[in-house]
Amino acid sequence: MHPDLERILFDEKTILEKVKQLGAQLSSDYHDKNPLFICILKGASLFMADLVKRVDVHMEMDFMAISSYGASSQSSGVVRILKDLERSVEGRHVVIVEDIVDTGLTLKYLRDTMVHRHAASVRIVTLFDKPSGRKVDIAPDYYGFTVPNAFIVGYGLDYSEHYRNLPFVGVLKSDIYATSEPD
Ligand SMILES: O=P(O)(O)OC[C@H]1O[C@H](OP(=O)(O)OP(=O)(O)O)[C@H](O)[C@@H]1O
Ligand code: HPA
Ligand SMILES: [Mg+2]
Repeated sequence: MHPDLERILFDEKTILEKVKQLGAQLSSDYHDKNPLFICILKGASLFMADLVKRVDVHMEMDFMAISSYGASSQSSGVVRILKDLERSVEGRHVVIVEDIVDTGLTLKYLRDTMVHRHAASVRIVTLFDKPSGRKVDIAPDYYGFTVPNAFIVGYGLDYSEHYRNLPFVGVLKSDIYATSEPD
């Protein structure tokens, strides 16, 4: 446990078991497609590292940094690319790897960007899905867990850059962000 958490939702073992299942599913779906797995930094970095070890197919990896939350627990609504991909996605079977889909704004932006860049196909795998947070109508193709309408941290997920290193995921105490954010 961590003193800034209200409760733990998923422990390390539970997370890794789910990652293994997602890896097996993706291995089966992409065995002949030489997929390009795109990690959305920074949040998805831990999930990506664990996931690709369980994806038993010929594949490539690339990285993109996107930010819309900054030092807040609420989306700014403005999605920005901080670091773009190194290679073209044209004609590639793209798998976007996310830690969480909340408002869906990041995902919509990414999917639109990949279609615009002429990827052959685009699917999204996210470890956590928070459907109650949605502002746009979009759903991941693969997800690990559905989470409640609370701000969660750990296993890559941050609040103001902290807590990414926790090996488990839990709900952040609201007084941690209530004191530093406007209403
Ligand atoms: O569905 P949404 O409401 O758009 O939220 C999901 C996105 O927000 C977080 O990224 P953030 O902007 O905090 O950057 P980070 O990954 O570097 O923490 C998270 O990692 C997702 O990419
Ligand atoms: O619940 C969350 N926690 C951390 N980062 C996030 N980005 C969107 N939702 C969340
Ligand atoms: Mg963040």
